[in-house]
Amino acid sequence: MTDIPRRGLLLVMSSPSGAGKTTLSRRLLASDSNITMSVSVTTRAPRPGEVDGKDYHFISHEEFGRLRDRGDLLEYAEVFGNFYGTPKRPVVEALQAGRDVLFDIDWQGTQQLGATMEEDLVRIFILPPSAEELRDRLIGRAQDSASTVAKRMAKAADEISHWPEYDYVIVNEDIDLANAEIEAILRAERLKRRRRVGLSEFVRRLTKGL
Ligand SMILES: Nc1nc2c(ncn2[C@@H]2O[C@H](COP(=O)(O)OP(=O)(O)O)[C@@H](O)[C@H]2O)c(=O)[nH]1
Ligand SMILES: Nc1ncnc2c1ncn2[C@@H]1O[C@H](COP(=O)(O)OP(=O)(O)O)[C@@H](O)[C@H]1O
Repeated sequence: MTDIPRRGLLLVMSSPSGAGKTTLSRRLLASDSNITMSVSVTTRAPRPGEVDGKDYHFISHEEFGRLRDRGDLLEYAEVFGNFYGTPKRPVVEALQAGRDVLFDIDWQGTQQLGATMEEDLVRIFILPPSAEELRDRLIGRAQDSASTVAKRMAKAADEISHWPEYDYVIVNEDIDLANAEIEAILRAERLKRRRRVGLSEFVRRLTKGL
């Protein structure tokens, strides 16, 4: 098969809490071997079942401050009173290896990535089908207290207001359909001419034989 070298891309998924981005990220990672998850650092406490180093790197406020001040974070933000940030090195290494990187970050982090890496960025915003369904999913996840769920619902409208800053918007009603739509976006974005750095060489060799 003809394999034309291309640059890696940065795929961001943002949504109000509970809309399904963790579920959709896991599906994409399971079905696509060329994309790597960016594992964020956070000062929030682990939820039941969350694994340190896999879901997040759970760190103290002091450690977070050190990473930020050393310039080791590509972007960072405060969300729901906790700090979250993207370690720079794994992203740079993945891109250099021609791999794509998936980010589960909020609109603040997406804006920061856009300021420095716009060319390589693909932004997807995930919406729930309705407010009732969002509430049901947050409660159904059964990992947060009632007051945390209320806090996340109260922030949802604020988060959703950033949808026009994204390249694609997906309504996550049927999980299989939403997943297929994300896979379609990724396939098409990988084929964008500007990412396919090997095209000039390919066309040069092709036309030489004509
Ligand atoms: N800017 C930024 N946001 C992040 C990062 N990691 C997670 N977030 C966002 O922080 C918010 C809260 O995440 P989390 O506590 O895991 O809750 P959940 O998204 O509801 O499961 C979500 O909007 C995430 O997308 C990060 O490294 N940077
Ligand atoms: N399309 C869907 N239909 C029904 N439930 C869903 C769907 N997508 C996600 N969920 C469920 O909703 C809850 C919140 O999803 P999650 O992926 O944790 O959201 P987020 O990461 O955006 O906070 C989880 O219990 C998940 O299993």
